[in-house]
Amino acid sequence: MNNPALQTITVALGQRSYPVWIGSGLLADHARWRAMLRGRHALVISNTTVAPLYLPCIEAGLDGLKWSSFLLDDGEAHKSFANVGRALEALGQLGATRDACVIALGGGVVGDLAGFSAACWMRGIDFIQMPTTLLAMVDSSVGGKTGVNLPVGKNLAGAFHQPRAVIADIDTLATLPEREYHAGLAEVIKGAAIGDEPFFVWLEQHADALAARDPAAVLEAIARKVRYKAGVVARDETEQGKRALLNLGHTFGHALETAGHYTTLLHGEGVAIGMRLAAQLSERLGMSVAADTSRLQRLLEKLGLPTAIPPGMEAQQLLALMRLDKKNTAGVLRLILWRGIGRAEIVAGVAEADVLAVLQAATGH
Ligand SMILES: NC(=O)c1ccc[n+]([C@@H]2O[C@H](COP(=O)([O-])OP(=O)(O)OC[C@H]3O[C@@H](n4cnc5c(N)ncnc54)[C@H](O)[C@@H]3O)[C@@H](O)[C@H]2O)c1
Ligand SMILES: O=C(O)C(=O)C[C@@H](O)[C@H](O)[C@H](O)COP(=O)(O)O
Ligand SMILES: [Zn+2]
Repeated sequence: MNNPALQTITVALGQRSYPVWIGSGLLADHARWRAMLRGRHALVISNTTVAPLYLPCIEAGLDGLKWSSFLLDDGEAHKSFANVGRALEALGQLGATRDACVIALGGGVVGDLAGFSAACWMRGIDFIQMPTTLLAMVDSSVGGKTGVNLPVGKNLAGAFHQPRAVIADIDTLATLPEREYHAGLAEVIKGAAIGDEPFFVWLEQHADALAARDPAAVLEAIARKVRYKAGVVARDETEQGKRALLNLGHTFGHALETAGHYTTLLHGEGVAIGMRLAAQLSERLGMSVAADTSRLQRLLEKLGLPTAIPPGMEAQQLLALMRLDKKNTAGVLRLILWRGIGRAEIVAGVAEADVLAVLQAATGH
């Protein structure tokens, strides 16, 4: 299919390299993604909101295969171990062999759970990401972090398992609710805040266009963020080092999501608040200046994101949740802080008293 606006970005991982295709009409471009399927079985994992909208677009592409679908109920609370069990049951019912493929059609919840299910089935089968939220297009579909939440913490069970391809059909964003769109922008801003100041300036300059969902601006923002993330992942696939920078705002953000039982805040909203807290902590530690915190806060708020901790959450409770973050080692908090826009750093041994002081100032207790 001729697709003039199509962007192709490669995640370069040697023999496991894969394309991220970003453009219009890609779900219906069956020949493109069907070529990535090696065997005769496919399980489409989606949810009860997305499947009625977009499963019909891909069904004809599955003709000739033995396939079925497994639909999650909608929401972060369903990114659970129990649902991985159900997905594996569905693969069993299908009779999926090692050459089977899981297709993740949906947002990050579907993508993370589907990828983890693919990693588990027969110790690892192929999967393809078909992200349908902005957040999934710019972040969760790329890089191979898969997994589920546990009641004690976010993403605590999972595996690194790279997809065979990412098919980001931007037409699906037409039905995405406004709040979800903004949540996706948080992960775009994050990429720029970590390591790409020119992109941050571009976001400031195009904030109105992005808020209005101008198609050219949205496409450019997606492509720039994916290119940035693909580069980081290619250099450090399993987060032995600098990939951890992609976690800016997440130690705080994941604690906020968990404290809200995965229903109060969207992931992107937790990340937005978390980035502001990380900036404030950086300031407190003398690493950065207030002007950069304000600049970040202004951009987040202009793009419809919260920057304050919701009422009812307590500093001590949040700190306790932060102790279970995967970046920590025994008794040592490791956070992603920054020296200003585009200059994030991994900082080990942050004193709990400093983290608590920032949380107390933000929660009021
Ligand atoms: N693996 C990674 O690297 C990575 C990166 C970032 C986030 N994540 C994870 O991703 C998850 C968040 O993903 P998300 O923000 O996409 O949330 P989500 O998957 O819950 O989707 C958001 C909402 O949008 C709906 N939706 C999806 N596509 C739609 C469409 N086109 N039209 C209408 N409605 C649509 C969904 O049903 C849901 O209600 C979190 O679990 C987070 O931890 C993972
Ligand atoms: O890809 C990464 O690496 C990231 O950290 C991206 C994050 O946006 C994402 O939310 C990821 O799932 C968080 O990873 P975790 O290791 O903190 O669970
Ligand atoms: Zn994230």
